[in-house]
Amino acid sequence: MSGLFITFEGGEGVGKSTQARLLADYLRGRGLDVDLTREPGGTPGAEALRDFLLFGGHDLSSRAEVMAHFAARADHVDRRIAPALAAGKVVICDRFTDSTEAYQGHGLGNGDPVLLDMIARLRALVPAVPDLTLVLQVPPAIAAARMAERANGRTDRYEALDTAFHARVAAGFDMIARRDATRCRRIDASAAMDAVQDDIRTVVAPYLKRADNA
Ligand SMILES: Nc1ncnc2c1ncn2[C@@H]1O[C@H](COP(=O)(O)OP(=O)(O)OP(=O)(O)O)[C@@H](O)[C@H]1O
Ligand SMILES: Cc1cn([C@H]2C[C@H](O)[C@@H](COP(=O)(O)O)O2)c(=O)[nH]c1=O
Repeated sequence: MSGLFITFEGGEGVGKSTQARLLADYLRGRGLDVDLTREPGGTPGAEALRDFLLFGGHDLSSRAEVMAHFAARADHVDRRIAPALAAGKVVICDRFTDSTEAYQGHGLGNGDPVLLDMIARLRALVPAVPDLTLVLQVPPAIAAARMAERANGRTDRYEALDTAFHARVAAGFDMIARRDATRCRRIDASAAMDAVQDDIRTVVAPYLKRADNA
């Protein structure tokens, strides 16, 4: 038995967590067994790494930072995602491998081909590939306004970086979505929450039919 693996991707404040939660609630309402999780994180070990990566004030080298994200991911996949999929669940994950490519490869690494190659090699070792990746996109001003609205005084290492970094991250996600067009769907997330959720449900519907017929 194999479940359905859906990931949400995009820059800061585009509404990923909101939409992931709404989709999980909707699918649970339809009687599906849903595991809603996030990266970095999702298991005790990976959450400890999240705390270090986002708030640890670290100065890891670029390669070490990439590996730390993949270390958190390995624990998350081994202990939570793969078992949930094997049990036939729908796994919804707020960020996954595309975030490493966009943030560490394009944002921090400025598209360094050596770093991007390393990320591609590590990604190939991950034994879970999303069936569907929803790449949420909004204009930078909307993302900034949403982040300001949500501000709770605890800004993480990546959120705190400058607008040029966030522009490289957004461009990285756009490039990934166009390159991996079979797996990825770009979602205009600038509308009201319910309208965005309607678009997402339309995209997800054929995957549910496929899972029903499997
Ligand atoms: N469609 C929307 N319209 C207006 N506000 C929204 C919409 N979607 C989300 N928000 C609000 O924007 C803020 C950020 O949303 P959310 O936390 O879901 O974004 P995110 O992409 O997960 O952000 P991050 O990656 O930084 O955690 C929240 O205050 C949320 O209520
Ligand atoms: C998986 C992953 C995440 N990040 C960054 C992206 C965000 O700034 C934070 C996570 O915070 P969120 O509020 O849960 O979105 O971590 C990263 O740089 N690399 C990654 O692989």
